[in-house]
Amino acid sequence: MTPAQISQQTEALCRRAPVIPVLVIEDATLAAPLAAALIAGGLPVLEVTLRTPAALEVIAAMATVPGGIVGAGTVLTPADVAAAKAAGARFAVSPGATDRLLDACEGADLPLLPGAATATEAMALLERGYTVQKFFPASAIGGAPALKAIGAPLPQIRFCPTGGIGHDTVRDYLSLPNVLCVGGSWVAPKKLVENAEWNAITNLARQAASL
Ligand SMILES: O=C(O)C(=O)C[C@H](O)[C@H](O)COP(=O)(O)O
Repeated sequence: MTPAQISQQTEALCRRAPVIPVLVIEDATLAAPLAAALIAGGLPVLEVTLRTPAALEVIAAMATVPGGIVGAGTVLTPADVAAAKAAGARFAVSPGATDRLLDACEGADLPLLPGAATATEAMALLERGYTVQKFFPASAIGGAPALKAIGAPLPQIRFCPTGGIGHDTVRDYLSLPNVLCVGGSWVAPKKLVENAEWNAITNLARQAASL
């Protein structure tokens, strides 16, 4: 897959809903009901971070839930790309980008949302053909005003800001013309997931989906 084809696919994913839930899940038995709760609330695109030992099992379980599109987050290496794809991930998300990671995703036909935090990083990805990027860690590097400023000279790049976004700031990002959607963990709080409060999670998803 070329970077242009990848960007086309990630743009389509980002246009499915205003929010991509970022999920850090320790217990794979919670995966399928959690995915179903989020999808029922109107958030079909789900990012499962490869930060827990259960992550690949979680991706495999969520991939069986109808109506969802499950990807892997925290994808750092070619080995992560292979493992995520084998588990059933349909896209990958990374906090930054390296040539080895980009080569691996292009070679494996796995659409990647690569991270950028500065104009130089965004330009390097753009030079390679990536017009859809993750802006990370969004709130810590200046939030919506920073993304607006970076976007002014780079209007051809579309972003999914992620990192520290919540109810209070999500609208600031979504109102920017260069933002397709945002990523965040606030729609699936740890406590609600661990207590299997699926209706509460569906309600949070519904609120996010209507933004
Ligand atoms: O795992 C990755 O690939 C990342 O880049 C990090 C995540 O995007 C953040 O952890 C989002 O989490 P919150 O800040 O809690 O919304």
